[in-house]
Amino acid sequence: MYLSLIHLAASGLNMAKRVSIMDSHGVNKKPSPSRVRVAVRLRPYMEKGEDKVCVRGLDSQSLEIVNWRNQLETMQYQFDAFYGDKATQREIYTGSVYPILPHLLVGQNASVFAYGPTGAGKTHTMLGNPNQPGVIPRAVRDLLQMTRTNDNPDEEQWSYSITMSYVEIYQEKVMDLLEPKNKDLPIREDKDHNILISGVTQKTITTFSDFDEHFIPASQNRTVACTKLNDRSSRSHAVLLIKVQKNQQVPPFRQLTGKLYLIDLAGSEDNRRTGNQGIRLKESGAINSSLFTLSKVVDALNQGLPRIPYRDSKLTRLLQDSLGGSAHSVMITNIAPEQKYYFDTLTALNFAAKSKQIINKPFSQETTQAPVQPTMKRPRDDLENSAPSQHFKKTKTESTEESPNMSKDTKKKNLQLSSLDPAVVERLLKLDKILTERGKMEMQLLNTPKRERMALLKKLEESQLEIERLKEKQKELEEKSLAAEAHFERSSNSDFELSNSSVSESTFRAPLRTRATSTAKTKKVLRVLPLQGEKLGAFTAEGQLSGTGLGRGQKLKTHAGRENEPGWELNVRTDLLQNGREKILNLLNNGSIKELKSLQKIGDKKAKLIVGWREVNGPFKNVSERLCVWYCMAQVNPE
Ligand SMILES: Nc1ncnc2c1ncn2[C@@H]1O[C@H](COP(=O)(O)OP(=O)(O)OP(=O)(O)O)[C@@H](O)[C@H]1O
Repeated sequence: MYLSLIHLAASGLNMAKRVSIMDSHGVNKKPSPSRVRVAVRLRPYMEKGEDKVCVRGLDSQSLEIVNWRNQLETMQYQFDAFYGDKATQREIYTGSVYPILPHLLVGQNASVFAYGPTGAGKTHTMLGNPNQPGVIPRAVRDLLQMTRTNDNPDEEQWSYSITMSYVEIYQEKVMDLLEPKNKDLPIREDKDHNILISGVTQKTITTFSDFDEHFIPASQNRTVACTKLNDRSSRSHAVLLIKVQKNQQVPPFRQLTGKLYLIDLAGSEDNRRTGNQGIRLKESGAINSSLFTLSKVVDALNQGLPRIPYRDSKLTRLLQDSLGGSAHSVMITNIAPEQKYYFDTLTALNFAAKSKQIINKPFSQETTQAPVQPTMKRPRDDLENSAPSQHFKKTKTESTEESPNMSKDTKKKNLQLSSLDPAVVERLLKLDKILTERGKMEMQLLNTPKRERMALLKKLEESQLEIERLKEKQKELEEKSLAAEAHFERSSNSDFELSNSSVSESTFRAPLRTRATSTAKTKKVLRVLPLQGEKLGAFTAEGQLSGTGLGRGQKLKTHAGRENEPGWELNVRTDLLQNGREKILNLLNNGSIKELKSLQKIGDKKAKLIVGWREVNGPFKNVSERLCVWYCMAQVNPE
């Protein structure tokens, strides 16, 4: 026996209280947070030879294990429940699993998964044997029972249907066990962020013998093999999905769908002890790697990281709902008492301790199946579902996860839709697309986990502040520009009028300070020509300027080198002006910050201001003549 110099395991210290999630009717009506509940089950001692016991229970919630660093100490762990080696299958089921079943009847999801090292009793707990049935047969039996008894008069308006699917994740492939097809089924997320297995077989069950009929042969399809540590070791993670659908028989024809995942995970394996080789070693690699990802997911959830690596393995993708998602989850950690399992047991206990800190947020899956006008509710879905291949493929008791049996109402709606004028249908589809897109955006935010939602809201707030700031700045600049403009008008009586530009003129004021008086009687014409096809640096007989080396701030000079005098008029060709105008507009409306900065006098700040301005006020509509001239000049005078 241990000398009880007790060392409380750090991870076990955070002992959470049991939180009741039930209302007086035994179901949770509000979407309240629900912690993942963790139970630990100790298998009976089974070693034939002599081996020490390294772990023992203390009470109904705690246990202790020898501290390998100091044999005189033990480490204590506390969980929601601890079941010792004498605990019966019934005790485990009634204590930890039965309480979550009522949630399924109100459209919420639940999951139970057995975790632990190989040979520690996971399959025994989940499946059991005919004499000691485990969690799976008991839960199915009770669910069938619950959906049959209608003690509550309100329940008379409801009908239930239960379907089952059964898959295994073998070497990172999701395989259908009910109808093995040797095909990896894809895991998808629907618009409500429910995880589903696309194309998986669903069988309707109304009695327990229906269940048996499908489940027993399917279980034989599961991959098991003999290893040094277990004669029938599971080489895959097995996932049984029971879907409970509750349909209201009177208006508003509500439909609640709850899913129960019952998962028997493959055990973590230390291959130095299993002696696995060849295919067993490969299987073991896949099992350990997905369990490692599971551990990373739990760590990420506990640290509140923005990215949870659910997608790094099929197992974690499937458990996304159960860990940090919308399900009421129970994890049963199976451990073995023998010393040879010591490090596996310790790892499992530490994983269990950190898992109990995970908070899920269950909510009800509810839709309304009211037989209203067909066009109002998601016509695209209805149309897609009405594809003949989907209508006629399914037998009465078969369907797949993505195309459950349709109600009569839905079929009626589809018929009515398909008889509509194609143009009307097309318009409806467009409308639906817009609504779906809008819905998606809203749903994205609503369904984003709290942490990410907060980050998104913060970003949104920051963007709004930035926009406000930009607006202010723009206003300020406009005022300054107006003042400068008035001053400029007064002092220079410029010919280059700003043409109702939405852009602050000062932002783009050209370096051009050429003065051309409109009062000159005989005007000499100074023309700016397009860059292409013109000889640079030459004046024509008319005094055209075609790409001279006129730099910023330089005054225009005639070919005689005299300063441009009053009496000269800058006459810009209209096609060139138009061209310049279009180019500037295009630059203003589509140019990146870098491109905008390539304009003269536009620095980083102004470029950002322009981008901000167009984001707030939409595209610029026109640009000033002055700006065009300046642009044309800048083109012929690259610095
Ligand atoms: N509580 C228990 N009472 C009696 N026998 C048990 C108990 N738990 C496990 N066993 C027996 O221990 C052996 C190993 O159990 P089981 O196959 O359930 O382990 P496992 O954790 O599922 O292993 P693996 O991960 O390799 O599939 C089986 O023979 C099983 O019957």
